[in-house]
Amino acid sequence: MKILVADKISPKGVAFLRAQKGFEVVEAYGSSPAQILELVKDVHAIAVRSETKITAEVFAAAPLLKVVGRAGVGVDNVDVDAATERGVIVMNTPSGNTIATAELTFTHILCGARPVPQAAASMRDGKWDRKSFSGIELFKKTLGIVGLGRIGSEVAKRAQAFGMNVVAFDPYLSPTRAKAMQIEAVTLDQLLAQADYITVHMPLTEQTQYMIDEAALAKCKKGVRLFNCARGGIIKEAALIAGLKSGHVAAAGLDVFEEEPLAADSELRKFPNVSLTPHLGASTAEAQDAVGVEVAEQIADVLAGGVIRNAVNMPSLDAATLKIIGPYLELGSKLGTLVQQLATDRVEKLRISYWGKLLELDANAVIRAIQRGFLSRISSEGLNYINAPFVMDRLGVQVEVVKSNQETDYTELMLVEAVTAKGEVFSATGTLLGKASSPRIVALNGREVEAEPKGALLVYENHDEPGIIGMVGTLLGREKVNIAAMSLSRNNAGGTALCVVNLDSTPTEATVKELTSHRAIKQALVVNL
Ligand SMILES: NC(=O)c1ccc[n+]([C@@H]2O[C@H](COP(=O)([O-])OP(=O)(O)OC[C@H]3O[C@@H](n4cnc5c(N)ncnc54)[C@H](O)[C@@H]3O)[C@@H](O)[C@H]2O)c1
Ligand SMILES: O=C(O)[C@H](O)COP(=O)(O)O
Repeated sequence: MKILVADKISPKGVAFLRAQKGFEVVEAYGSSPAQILELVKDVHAIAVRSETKITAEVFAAAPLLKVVGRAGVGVDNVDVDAATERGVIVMNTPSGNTIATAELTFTHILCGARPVPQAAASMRDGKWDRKSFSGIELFKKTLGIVGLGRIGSEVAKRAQAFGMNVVAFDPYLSPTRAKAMQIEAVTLDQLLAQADYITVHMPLTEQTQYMIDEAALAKCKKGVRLFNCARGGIIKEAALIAGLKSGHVAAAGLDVFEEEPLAADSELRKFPNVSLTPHLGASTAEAQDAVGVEVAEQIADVLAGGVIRNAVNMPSLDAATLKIIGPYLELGSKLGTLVQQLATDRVEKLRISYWGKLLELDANAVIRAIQRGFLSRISSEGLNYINAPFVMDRLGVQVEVVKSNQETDYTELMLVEAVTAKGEVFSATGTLLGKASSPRIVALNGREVEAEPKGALLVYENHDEPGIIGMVGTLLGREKVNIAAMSLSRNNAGGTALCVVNLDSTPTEATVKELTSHRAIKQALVVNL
C-alpha cells in the first residue's frame, strides 16, 4: 500500500506509517498541482494539512485511493463531494489542535487588550517608550463567542478565568450545555450589541461567510475588538479595514485570511493595532504530534480494513459502535439487495422503516448499508457506504426513513419497501434473532415467512394445491440443487401460497423458466444475497 504524505505532518506520524507492514511512504512536501496529479496515480492514501489541495481532478487521477487523512480540523482544501462520489473516505483529526488554537486565540485577545507586539517591536528598535503602549483590561469585559464548539468552549474557559463575562451565539448549541458552562446563549444581534471583544470559531460555510460584515459591525459597540482564528472570510476583511480606519474597531487579531498567504501589500499589515499570525493556530509541538500520529493511525486502520474514525463524509464507526451496529448493517444490506431483486419495475422510492433498539442508536450507517445493498447489483464498481446516498440521488431514487414506535411481535424490526413508478410496492421485513443477532427475513411483500438472508433464495408464488412442493423439489433435484431450508406461507387454504427456499447453489435460468411455466405457479424468481 502506498501512502503519500503531501504536507509536513509530525515525524512521529510519518514514522508510524513507515513502521506498518506493507506500507510504502512517499513524502513530497510543497508539490505543485501538476506534481500531485502524477504522485497520486498509484497511492492508496494521502495525508495532508491545509496546504495541498485535493481537488476533483486529483481524485480522478487516483484510481486506487481509499482515504484522505487531514492532520487537523478544516477540510476546506479537500473536495469532499468529489471524494464522496468516488467512495473515498475523508477523515480529519478534530480535537488534537483544539487547545493550541484556543491558546493562540487567547494570545490574540490579550494582544488586543495590551499592545505587547507593538511594545516589543519598539524595544527591539532600542526605545524605552512607556507612554504609547497602555492598554485595557479583560476583567469584567464581555467576550462574545460566535461558534461554541471545541475551540470556542476552550476560549470561553480561559476568558472566565480572566474574569470576563462570556456570551455566545451558536444556533446548534443546546441551552443546557451553555448553562452548564455558565455562558449566556444569545442571538447574534445581542452578542454584537453587548460584546467588548468578539471571537469567531465556526467553519467557513455559506451561512458563516461574511457573517461579520459592515452591517454586523454597525451593530457593535464603538471600540469593539475582533478576533478570527477560525477561517478567513468569516470576518469580511474590507469591513474590518473600514472599521479600523474609522476607529469603530479598536483592535483586531487574525490568524486566518480570505486569501492565504496574505498578500505582502495587504492593508491589514499596516495597522499597528492589529496582530497578525500566518495561520499558526495548530502550530505547537503538542498539537502537531497529536494530529500527525492520530491521522497516521486512522489511515492505517482504514487500509487494514478496520475501524473508520473521524470520517467527515460517512458516520464514524469505532470498534464499540461497530459491535452493536454490525448485525443491523448486515440485515439492512441484505434487505436492500432483496427488494431491488424483487422489484419488477424502476424503483422511484426506497422507504426504510425501523422499530426497536435501532431507534436508540445512530441509524445513519444502517440506512447507508440498505442503500448500498440496494445498489450492489445495479451500480458501478467502487460503491460503498460513503457514496451510496450520492449514487441513489444521482439515480433519482428517493429515500424516505420512517422511525416507528408502534408495537410489533418482534423486539427488532426493519422494513424496506421499494416503490415503483407505477406505485407498486415490493417489500422485505427482517429482524435479528437470538444472542448472535442473526439476521432473518420475516416477511416478503407483506407475507409472513422465515428465511435466512444468505446465498441463493428461490421465491415463488403458487396456487395453493397439493404436489407443488414435490414438483419444485424434483425440478431442483434434477440439476442437483440442494434445498437447505424452506418457508411456506399461504393466505388461506386453496388460495395463494408464497414459498421461500434457501438453496445450496443457484439453479439455471432454464429451470426457473420451467418452474414459472407450470400452470399453478404465478411467479418465481431466484435472488442472490
Ligand atoms: N487557525 C487554525 O490553525 C485552526 C486550527 C484548528 C481549527 N481551526 C478552525 O476553527 C474552527 C472551529 O474549530 P472547532 O474544532 O472548534 O470546530 P467545532 O466543529 O467543534 O465547532 C464549530 C462550532 O461552530 C458552530 N456553528 C456552525 N455554524 C454556525 C453558525 N452559522 N453560526 C454560529 N455558530 C455556528 C457549530 O455549532 C459548532 O459548535 C474551524 O473553522 C476550524 O477549521 C483553525
Ligand atoms: O483546520 C485546522 O486544523 C487548522 O486550520 C490547522 O491547519 P494547518 O494544519 O495547516 O496548520
